[in-house]
Amino acid sequence: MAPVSPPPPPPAELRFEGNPGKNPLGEASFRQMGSRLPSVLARTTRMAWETDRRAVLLLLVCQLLVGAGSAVQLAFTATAMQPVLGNGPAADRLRAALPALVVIAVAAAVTRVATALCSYADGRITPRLTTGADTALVEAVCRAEAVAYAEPGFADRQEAAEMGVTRSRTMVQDATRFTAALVRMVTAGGVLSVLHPLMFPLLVLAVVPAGAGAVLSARVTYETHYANVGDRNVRQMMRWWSTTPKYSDEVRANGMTGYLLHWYRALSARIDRRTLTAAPRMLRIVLASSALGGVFLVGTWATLAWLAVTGRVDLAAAATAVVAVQTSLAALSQLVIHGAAMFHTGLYLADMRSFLDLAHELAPKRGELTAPAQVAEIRVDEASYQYPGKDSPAVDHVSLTLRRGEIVAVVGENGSGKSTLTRLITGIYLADKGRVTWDGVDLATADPDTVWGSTGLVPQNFAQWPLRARENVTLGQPRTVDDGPVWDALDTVGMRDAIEALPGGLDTLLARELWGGCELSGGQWQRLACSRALYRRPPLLILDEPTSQMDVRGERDVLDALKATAADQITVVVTHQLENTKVADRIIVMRHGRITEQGPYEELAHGGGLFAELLALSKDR
Ligand SMILES: Nc1ncnc2c1ncn2[C@@H]1O[C@H](COP(=O)(O)OP(=O)(O)OP(=O)(O)O)[C@@H](O)[C@H]1O
Repeated sequence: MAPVSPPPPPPAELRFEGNPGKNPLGEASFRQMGSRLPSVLARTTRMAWETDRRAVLLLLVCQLLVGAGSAVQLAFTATAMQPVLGNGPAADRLRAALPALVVIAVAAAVTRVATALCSYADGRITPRLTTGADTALVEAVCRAEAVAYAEPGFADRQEAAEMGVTRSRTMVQDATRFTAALVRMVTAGGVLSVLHPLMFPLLVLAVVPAGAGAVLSARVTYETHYANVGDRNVRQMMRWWSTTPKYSDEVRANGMTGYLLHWYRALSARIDRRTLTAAPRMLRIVLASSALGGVFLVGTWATLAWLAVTGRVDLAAAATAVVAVQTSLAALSQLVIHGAAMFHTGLYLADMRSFLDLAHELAPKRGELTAPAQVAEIRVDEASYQYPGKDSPAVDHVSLTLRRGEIVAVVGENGSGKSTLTRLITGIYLADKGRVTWDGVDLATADPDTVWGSTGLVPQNFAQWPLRARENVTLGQPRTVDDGPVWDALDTVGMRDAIEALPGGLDTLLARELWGGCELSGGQWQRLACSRALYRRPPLLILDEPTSQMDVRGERDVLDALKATAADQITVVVTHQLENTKVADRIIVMRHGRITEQGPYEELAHGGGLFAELLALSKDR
């Protein structure tokens, strides 16, 4: 019998360590939490105001109308009750009450219309407010320094901020309902207090436990969310990696499906376990608050009965009090429900705000200088770069000069710092020590957009954009009137035939996952990525392993294209295919982040150094 292998270990447990490593609620007092409401209300109003001022004004006017309508209804209920509960024939009593009843009906109609208009105003504000929050988040991430991705906790805090965007869908509604309930409660409470000063405090006591319960429940929910952020982030990532068609071959043919599903289930189980642990706490909170609220409510009704029986309030006032108690009770519970929701939303909005602040801090602040549009010389002076959390630099005191018209090849073993060096030369990362200058302009002081306006990069992990073939060449560049330049770029990498063979030519959607989409082969995608960089005609062209997936013809096409355009640009090619370095004027050899040799191919091939050793290894296969 085949031995039963033990199940693979579950994924490592991750904890969200954002917000200085502590749950901000862990130490917040109940009062501090309650005091958040005005600031959440103010923030909601500000965000809504920035979105649609007219809708906000409409909302405010309608809120006041709702409040006034409720007050009028209650006041005239008291007026109508006097004749209705008085003596005489029923018809006479009703006739006497009629004017008050008409006023009540009109006030009710106004309240309904105002409520409908409130929903309409909310409908105008919310979609744009949510889109605004969502776009701000995407923009903040896109604009942050690339190094942000290597910052510990950045992705987790981004995930937490996403929740803020989700919650922004209900924030205006919650705020509207909260304030409407507040207005209704104040008016009903006012009427009750007029009837007897004891009534309103008793009513408040009946609802306060429910309010405390709702806030405590929100706190537990948020704590659970907080504990789950790290795992949810990993689960979301794993979901994409496991289900995307891009990796489906690898997943299946390497027998990973079972393991990935095990991982997915283990992560989900861990998230559920935390969520379920919270359930009994929630139950206890709800039961305790309901019991306490119930006791106070019985007290309220008993007091009202006692006031009526002992003649301290007359029957009409007692009847109005019944209506006012019902109205206040409904308003108070609405106040509690929506107050708790706002408080809850406030927590997620605070996460969103703090992430946006972090992303803003990590946005490039390099200076206003304009990088030269046609850079002729790039100097790297004693530049070093160390990734966050690493204990040795990836690039270590490197000095180098690149000149227009020159093709420079960068070679070296895996992890020797080649790609990191290209990131320093293009200004994606700034050197920790030393500097990189373009025609004398230090990249640390130049506006990065002006730098990246002059670069073309084919990274090792190039994107396969789920867009049309045309956009896969032109993305990031202004559109030309005709497709001539697009075809020129495709010709240089030998992709014309492959694109013409697609059902829609340049219009073909290159996303097999989507309806009508087509897929290219790995090498064809790589050729397309090269054509994208060449199409830009950049003064600095960097290709990181540009031909690793190409057939020999594709490789030849790309090398020829490099030679043909070399005179007008600085060209840097990172490669492990040492024979390809013959195209270069100069080869730079890197080891442990340093340049150990440089020179032309023939010199290095016979120099007895690392290059000669690697070349010999490549020939001895
Ligand atoms: N985003 C990153 N975060 C942290 N460390 C990184 C990151 N990228 C690279 N490194 C580390 O920096 C060092 C140099 O990596 P780099 O990618 O520059 O090497 P390379 O020479 O291009 O390697 P390869 O030939 O495998 O492409 C490696 O030790 C690597 O682990």
